[in-house]
Parts: sequence; structure tokens; C-alpha cells
Amino acid sequence: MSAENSTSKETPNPAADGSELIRFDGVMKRFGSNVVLDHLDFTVSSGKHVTLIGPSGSGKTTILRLLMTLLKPDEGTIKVGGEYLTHEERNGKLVPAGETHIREVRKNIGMVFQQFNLFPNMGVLRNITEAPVHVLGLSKDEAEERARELVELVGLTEHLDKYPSQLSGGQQQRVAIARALAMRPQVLLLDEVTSALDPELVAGVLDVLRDIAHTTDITMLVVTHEMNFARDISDDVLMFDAGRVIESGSPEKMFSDPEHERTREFLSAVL
Ligand SMILES: Nc1ncnc2c1ncn2[C@@H]1O[C@H](COP(=O)(O)OP(=O)(O)OP(=O)(O)O)[C@@H](O)[C@H]1O
Repeated sequence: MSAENSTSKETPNPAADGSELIRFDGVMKRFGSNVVLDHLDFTVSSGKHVTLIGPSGSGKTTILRLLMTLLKPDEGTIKVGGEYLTHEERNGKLVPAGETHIREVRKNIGMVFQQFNLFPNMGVLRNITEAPVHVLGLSKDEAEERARELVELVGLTEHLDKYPSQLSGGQQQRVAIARALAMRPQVLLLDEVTSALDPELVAGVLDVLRDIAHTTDITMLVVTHEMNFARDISDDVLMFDAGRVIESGSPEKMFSDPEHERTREFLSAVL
């Protein structure tokens, strides 16, 4: 892996300065009568790596899906980079955001899913260049140059010409990581990115992500059941229960001396 060589060029978030990047204010999300996020407030500072932990169904993935605008909150507001994601200001009033506004704010956010979601009919290089060319308007040459750097960063240089079906799950997930970074997002969302992988492929993907976490200043919001990985990369860990943050702190504190009974129960089941 050659992350060290490429970081000066690769730093996806050159403006990471510790200012507030993500803000949830009173966010409520329900599915039918099931209140999944219960007036949730939290913030993430630029450049930080924040891991969301908590029992199944506590709302972690829902938070990432709200940030990707795959879902809309029923109440409350979400800001990314100081801009409302869910609303826009018109004539001094806050109104539901239109598609153009949402697309602009969303350019700052990249997501890697459990199931890779690569384009099956495109090779590795084109999977990575497609969005930068069509969404950011980069020239094909610019996008390819950047894609080659990212392919090196994720350790797949020899596989550049292959199609997703010719790659292992771990390699496909590394392509998905490169594809997300190619958009130079300010924040990278990682949703259980190793849970669909065969166990022997998990370590390779986590190593790539550790490398990215330690050698770039991209902001990360991570949902994972890999607690050692969470401990290695996190600045902060947020413990969710029933749609609320019940405890937060450094990984050292959270994993060795949690305060909340529910956190202790959860960690004793997963560690
Ligand atoms: N599209 C949907 N329609 C109905 N219910 C949903 C939908 N998406 C999520 N839910 C419900 O919302 C709750 C929270 O789901 P979410 O996936 O956010 O939890 P999670 O904390 O990420 O869980 P896990 O660790 O199992 O992935 C669950 O009860 C889930 O069944």
C-alpha cells in the first residue's frame, strides 16, 4: 500500500480545520409508529473520525442514510459544512430543500455501503471516474489520473482493467472506497463495510481504511461491529440506544470504562 506517497495529493479534505462539519438538530425519524431517531442532536467536527455503536435497530444506519438524503427526517434539521441539507433559506425563511440544493450539499459526502454497489458493466477505472466526470465535470484525463492514484492507495493497481465480477468481495469493496474518495468528499460514511465479506477478506479492507484514516484528514462517520478497528481509528465513539446518543467519548474511555449500563451490556456482548 502506498498511502504515504500520495497523501499530499490525495488529501480529500484539505480544509479539515476542526470546525463543525455535520450538525443534527432535533432530528426525528419514524417508520410508521416506530420512532427510530428520537429528536437526535449531535455534531461532528471537520477531520474527526466518529464511530457509531449500539444494538441492532438503534438507528445507526438511518443516520447515514439521512446524510445521503436517501431518507428525509420527519422533524429537525441536518447541516453539512454549514449548509442545511434538508432545508434551504429563501427570503430569510427555512423551506424544504429542492433537488438542486440537495445535490450540491451531497457532493461533500461519500458513502461506502455493505454491498459494494459497483457498476457491474464497467471496469475498475470507469467505476471510479464515472461520477467525477459526470457530476463534478472533470475531464476524462483528470478523472483517470486521480483514479489511478486512488487505485494505488487501495492496493489494486494490477486489477485496473478488471470488471467487478472478476474481483473478490474485498477487492470490490476497495474499489468502492476509491470510488467514494474520487469525489473528494469532505466526509466519508462507512456503513458496515466488511459485514458482507468472507472473514479472510475483512482485514485487507480494514487496513486500507486505517491507512486512509491515519494518512488523510478526511472526516469519517463509521458504523461498524469491528470494535478493534473502531478503537484504532476513532477520535470519538457515540453509543446509540433507541434512537438517542446515550454516551460518547474517546475510544479509550468508552471501551475500557463506559459509564452507562446499556453501553457496558452492549460492549460485553461484542468485545
Ligand atoms: N425503510 C425502512 N422501513 C421501515 N423500517 C425501517 C426502514 N429502515 C430501517 N427501519 C427500522 O428502523 C430501525 C433502525 O434501523 P437501522 O438500520 O438504522 O438500525 P441500526 O442501528 O443500523 O441496526 P443494525 O446494527 O442492525 O444495522 C430498525 O427497527 C429498522 O427495522
